[in-house]
This record gives sequence, structure tokens and C-alpha cells, in this order.
Amino acid sequence: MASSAPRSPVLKQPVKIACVQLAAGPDKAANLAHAAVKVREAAATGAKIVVLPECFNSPYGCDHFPTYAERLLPSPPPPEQSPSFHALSAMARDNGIYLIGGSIPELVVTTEDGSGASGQDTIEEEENKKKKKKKDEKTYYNTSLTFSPTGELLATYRKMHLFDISIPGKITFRESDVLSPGDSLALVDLPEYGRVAIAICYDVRFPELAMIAARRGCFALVYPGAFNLTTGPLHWQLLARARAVDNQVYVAMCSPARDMSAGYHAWGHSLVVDPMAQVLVEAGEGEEVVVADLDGEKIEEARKGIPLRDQRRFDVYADVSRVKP
Ligand SMILES: O=C(O)CCC(=O)C(=O)O
Repeated sequence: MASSAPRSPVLKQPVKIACVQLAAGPDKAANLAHAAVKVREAAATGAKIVVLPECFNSPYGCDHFPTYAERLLPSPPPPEQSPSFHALSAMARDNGIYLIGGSIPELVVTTEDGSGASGQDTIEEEENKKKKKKKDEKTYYNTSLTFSPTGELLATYRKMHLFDISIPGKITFRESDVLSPGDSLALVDLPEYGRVAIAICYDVRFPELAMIAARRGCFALVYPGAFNLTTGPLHWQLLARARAVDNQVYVAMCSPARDMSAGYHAWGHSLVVDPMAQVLVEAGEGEEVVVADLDGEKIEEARKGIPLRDQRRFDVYADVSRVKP
């Protein structure tokens, strides 16, 4: 007899996920319009969760972040302040999908509040304090926005681990020259399905983040990312499979398409991995929409067959999932 009980406590019903691997050029409006076309194509496959790549509205690179950054606060921001916010919201609403909107450079402006004049300051000191008070401080983040099928913002995630590496003769990149790190997780509840975790690119190298997310009930870890031609072939798929096998969850990673005329050469190879760490689907280098079916039964099978959850030794080591949300 058919039962109406969910087949998995973490994924209530099967769902199709699509990663939209797209090229982005210097024209932001064109990038947004192009993303809208590709998201429609992804939704036409029946995907109810659609993922865009890291920095999908601009070229990727530290020089570009300030040029393309948008202010997202207050939320919702006025359309002229954040065209990307409104374009993403419309893509989600028009297609009736959950949209994990890759990432965009975000600008936060804080007006410094210099301590007021004490009454005992010299004129020069008072002038300096006034100047300080007027100075606006700019902070940039690499930020991912997730929208509901009605176009509402569900989550804002700021990349927590910045991409600072130096492999001599191959690649040096220092996001922290321009960007600041976020400091909170994005565990997002999609009511019909369950919870997903959103993180960005370099974050995938940190198993702690994935472990916390999985142990808090996520059925999938979703990483918009933009690996490169050095670390991409070495680690992109390996890391996706590692996070999947560690946590017995689905993992999706969505890259920009490779453009050898751009300043940054993305690896591509957007993929979806299942809870046994098998690659379900993987793109090539160019523009492509890859789609996979996620099924809670597969998560339960993996966890029943290899019962890591019941075998942890918290009597010996700490439980990292017990940190602040
Ligand atoms: O971890 C890597 O090798 C690449 C990371 C990256 O490209 C990023 O965080 O944007």
C-alpha cells in the first residue's frame, strides 16, 4: 500500500536541479538578460531548483568587483540600485522556481560615526572629527541571493572563505585585497522539499561548513563557483565528491563557462554529485545547462548502508555542528 509519509526526513519529495553554466562579459545588462534566457531554458526541463554561477553578472576578478558591485540594502533595494536583485527575483517568479542566484559583488556603505566634539578639542581636532564623520566606508562582499518561486528573497549569503591563494608560476589570487568575508551560514528552507545550504566556490574546501550544514538537515550543498585551469582539473570534482561522501548529501557546483579571451579562465564542469559521491551529470567547458534528479531515498540508502551518523565519536572529538548558526 502506498504511503504518504516522506521517503526521507531531509528531502520530502524528488526534485530536479539545474546548474546553468553561462558566459559573462563586461556588459552587466547583457549578462542579466542572457541569464534570464538560460534560466528559462533550465526551468523548461522541469527543474524546480536552478543555480547560476559565481559572479554571473560581471567578469570575475578583483579589479572588477568595485565596478560591478551593487547595494542590496535596504532589502528590497530600489531597482536602480540593484538591477541584479530585481532581475533574479523576476527570473524566479516568471519561471516558478527556486533560484540560487550564483553570486554578485555587493557594496555596503557605512557612514562612519566619529565621536562628537568634546568641547575641549582644538579647532583642528574638531575639523578632523567632522571630516571623519562624513567619510563613507565601503565594504565589498561576494554575495549570493536566493529567491522563492514567487520572487521573494529567501537568503543572502556572503562568501565566508575568501579565495586567497598563490601557486608559483600558475595562479595568484587575493580576493581579500578587495572583499571582506561574510560570517554567517545560509541554510535555506524550501518548504516543499527541505533545506539546502548555499556557499561559494573556495568555501567548498572547508569541510566544517559542509558538515555543519548536513548535520543541520540539508539535503544538498550548493556552491556557485569559478575554479580555474590550475585547481579546476585537480580539485573541482574531487571536492564536490568529497563533500558528498563525507556528508551523504547531494552536492551541486555551478561554474561560469570558459572564455579564453577573458582575464580569468574558469574551469567550467558544473556538476551534480549524489550522496554516494557518484557524478550524476557534469558539463564541459562551454555554455550548458546540466540537470539531475535528486531523490531522498538515495540519501537514506547511503546513510543506511554506511551509517556514519550513528558511528561518530563525539566522546573523542568535538561536534562542530554545535556552533552558532
Ligand atoms: O579553490 C580554488 O581552487 C578556486 C576558488 C575560486 O576560484 C573562488 O573561490 O572563486
